[in-house]
Amino acid sequence: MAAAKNGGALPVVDLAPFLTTGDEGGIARATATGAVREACREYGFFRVVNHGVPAELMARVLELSAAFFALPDEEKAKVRSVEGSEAPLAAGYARQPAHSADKNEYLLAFDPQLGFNRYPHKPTGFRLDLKALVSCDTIANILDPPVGVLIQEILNECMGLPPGFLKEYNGDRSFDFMAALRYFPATAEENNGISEHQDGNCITFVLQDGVGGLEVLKDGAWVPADPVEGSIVVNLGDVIQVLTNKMKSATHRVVRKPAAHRHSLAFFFNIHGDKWVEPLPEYTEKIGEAPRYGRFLYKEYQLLRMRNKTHPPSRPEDVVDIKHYAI
Ligand SMILES: O=C(O)CCC(=O)C(=O)O
Ligand SMILES: [Fe+2]
Repeated sequence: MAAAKNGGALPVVDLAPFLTTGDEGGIARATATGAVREACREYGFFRVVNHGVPAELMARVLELSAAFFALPDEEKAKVRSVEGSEAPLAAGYARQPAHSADKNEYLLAFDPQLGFNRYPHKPTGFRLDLKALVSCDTIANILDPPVGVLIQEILNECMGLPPGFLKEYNGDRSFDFMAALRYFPATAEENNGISEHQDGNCITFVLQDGVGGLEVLKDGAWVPADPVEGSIVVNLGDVIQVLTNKMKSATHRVVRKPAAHRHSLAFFFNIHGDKWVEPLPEYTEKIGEAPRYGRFLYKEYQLLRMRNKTHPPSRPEDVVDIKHYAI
């Protein structure tokens, strides 16, 4: 299904000025950076176009992902996580679901060196094209050109951080991962695809097909992140919210549409589990602001989030999110 052209309210930022060399693009780059800053302040979400990832490659991987999910369950079960391995940093994702759930199903892809998942061999090309989309040795480092790293640099500037700070802080790509998702059509009784949540990681990049259903909460209203041809959706995660003491890790959800399966690929820029996360001095003592969060070890937070899935609390207010560390 073709993606919408106009795209609705959520900002669409043109990254073309960043892909040209030379000084002539300086003003355009500053304008695009300003648009990202505004989008982060307003929504914690935006979409980028002209990011350099070939549109045909994105479309092909989404099609192959759809073909993968259309395979019989026995075939899909072959790529289930390796028994006994754990992926404690999966930003709240539980182990591979045993079977098609009624809302969605997903395939997680980690760095093969972590030994967590097996890569699909079917359909032909899916494995290779995934590797073309992500770098061969890590997962979320969308490459050639490395749009993930570029967006991280733009965010670094928007946040007023010293040049290269995030690159250094978030320099270890080995805990990044990707989730390929398929959502089932809504039924008359139920349309929840993914309940409202915030991403626990640093930055998330989403490729989606033309069906739609991803929504962002802003001032109490849900704003659709409508599909825009060739675009990548970018959202800030909890790590950025804590580091900056103010930027928004936006609440979002997926609402299933009637009569259509939806496919998306979410790439999670994740920090190393042994990293400490806390509001940076630039946003606290240096400007006379009190920190809003206490210091925590990233892997501890991820384990707590994982428990939300493995041992769901009976009361919704007991679900662990970043408020757990609020001061
Ligand atoms: O499928 C999508 O568009 C978004 C998925 C999502 O929010 C997540 O995996 O955290
Ligand atoms: Fe999410």
